[in-house]
Amino acid sequence: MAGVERRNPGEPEFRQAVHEVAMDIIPYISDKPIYKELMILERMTEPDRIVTFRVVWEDDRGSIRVNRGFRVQQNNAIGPYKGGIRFHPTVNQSVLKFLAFEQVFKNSLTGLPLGGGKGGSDFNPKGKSDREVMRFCQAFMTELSKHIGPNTDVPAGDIGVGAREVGYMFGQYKRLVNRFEGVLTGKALEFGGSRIRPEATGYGCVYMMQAMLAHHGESIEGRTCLVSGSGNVASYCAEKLIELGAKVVTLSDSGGFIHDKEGLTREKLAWVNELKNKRRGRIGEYVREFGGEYFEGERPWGVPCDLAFPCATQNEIEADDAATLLANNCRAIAEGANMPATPEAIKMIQNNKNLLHAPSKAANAGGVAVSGLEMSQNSLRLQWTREEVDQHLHKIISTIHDQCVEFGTAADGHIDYFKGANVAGFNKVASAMIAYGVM
Ligand SMILES: NC(=O)C1=CN([C@@H]2O[C@H](COP(=O)(O)OP(=O)(O)OC[C@H]3O[C@@H](n4cnc5c(N)ncnc54)[C@H](O)[C@@H]3O)[C@@H](O)[C@H]2O)C=CC1
Ligand SMILES: O=C(O)CCC(=O)C(=O)O
Repeated sequence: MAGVERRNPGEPEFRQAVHEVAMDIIPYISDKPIYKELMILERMTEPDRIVTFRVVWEDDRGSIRVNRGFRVQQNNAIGPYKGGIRFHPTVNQSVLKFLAFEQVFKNSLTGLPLGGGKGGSDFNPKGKSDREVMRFCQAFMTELSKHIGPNTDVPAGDIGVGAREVGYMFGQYKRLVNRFEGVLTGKALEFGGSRIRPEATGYGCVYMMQAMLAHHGESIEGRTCLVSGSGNVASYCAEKLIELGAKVVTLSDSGGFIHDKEGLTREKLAWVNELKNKRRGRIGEYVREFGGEYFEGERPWGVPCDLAFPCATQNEIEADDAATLLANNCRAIAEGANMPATPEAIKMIQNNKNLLHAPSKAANAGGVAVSGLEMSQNSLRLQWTREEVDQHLHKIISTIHDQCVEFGTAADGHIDYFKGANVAGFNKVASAMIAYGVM
């Protein structure tokens, strides 16, 4: 860790992500000298390369705007770099390095041949017109296209990048290279997308919760659930929970959260999706339409619940939130967002063995897994049915759950899902790196 801290000054999110993994991997490799001799973990913390570039575009008033673009190509030991693109004003190198590092372990857990990467820009889509977003995406892809390809690096969506942005970026890539190829995932069905990809991260997170509860003889039905966020992951997580008979009582955005004691319904959720994806409004508007309460500037973790699904952003569960969830007897957390809990919150939760906690690497791997299936379908020039893709997704998440149990079960029977996911994700990448020799 001292080396990682020295080499990565001013990158708190990246150091946090590495520390969380190192805490599990260092004891695991202590009796396996080959990993230490070949410096496998140290090599995994250093990205293969980071590309940064200028993105220049014109706004609707004709003014020139300048943003910074990034692609972190972290590790391609087991497949082409794979991971989303984030457009948000908080994007910087530390955030993207943490996301790319996590992605390597997550992608390994899926069992598919996918390396890890992540990219994005400090561009803020909020308040921008559709044409401005299009011009930005085209300018971003003009540079990014030099560094990606269907067998090199295959980006997808993340915060601020959904179907609309993927469409604009894919169109620009196709125009630049004059080839129709599976260089992005999360594409619309009409031009090579996979069924269930939009739903996959949220659904997968619920399947992980289902697997965790089933392993302990419990189920989701009738449980009260907190969901944070109101974007892609949150909305499909809520949809699947409602379908399985749970009661979802919260959603949030960066402005605050809504609490609907009656529970969300499919109709209310459809209204939220229209609000977020078409009108691009704020979640607070929900209470004017459906009642309930809006808590400005707050997060939902104080509402009593059985199950919690952080699906907004990193470090959204802090130590005091964890204490509240524990005090309210929350039974389980499945992380839809990447690294949503701070180290202090994780420690507090892990000290209490009654709260099951699935880390993002495992719980949100459904998104990238179906992206991997989208790549397979593109190579085959085929599109599978909803049922086929959903079956694969179920199987992949259940295998991830089993790997967490295999590598995370302690002598007293307690399952540390963080340790299980870290060790299982590490093993496959490490074996490939050993096979390649020193490079
Ligand atoms: N889209 C995907 O397939 C995957 C996404 N993720 C992760 O899931 C999380 C959510 O991503 P998406 O739903 O795709 O993005 P999105 O852009 O569709 O939605 C993001 C949501 O988070 C909220 N949010 C953003 N910053 C916030 C803040 N500071 N405080 C409270 N709320 C905030 C936004 O208001 C929005 O509701 C991120 O951590 C992302 O990395 C993880 C795996 C795959
Ligand atoms: O589908 C993908 O390639 C990326 C998904 C992603 O960004 C993530 O898992 O955090």
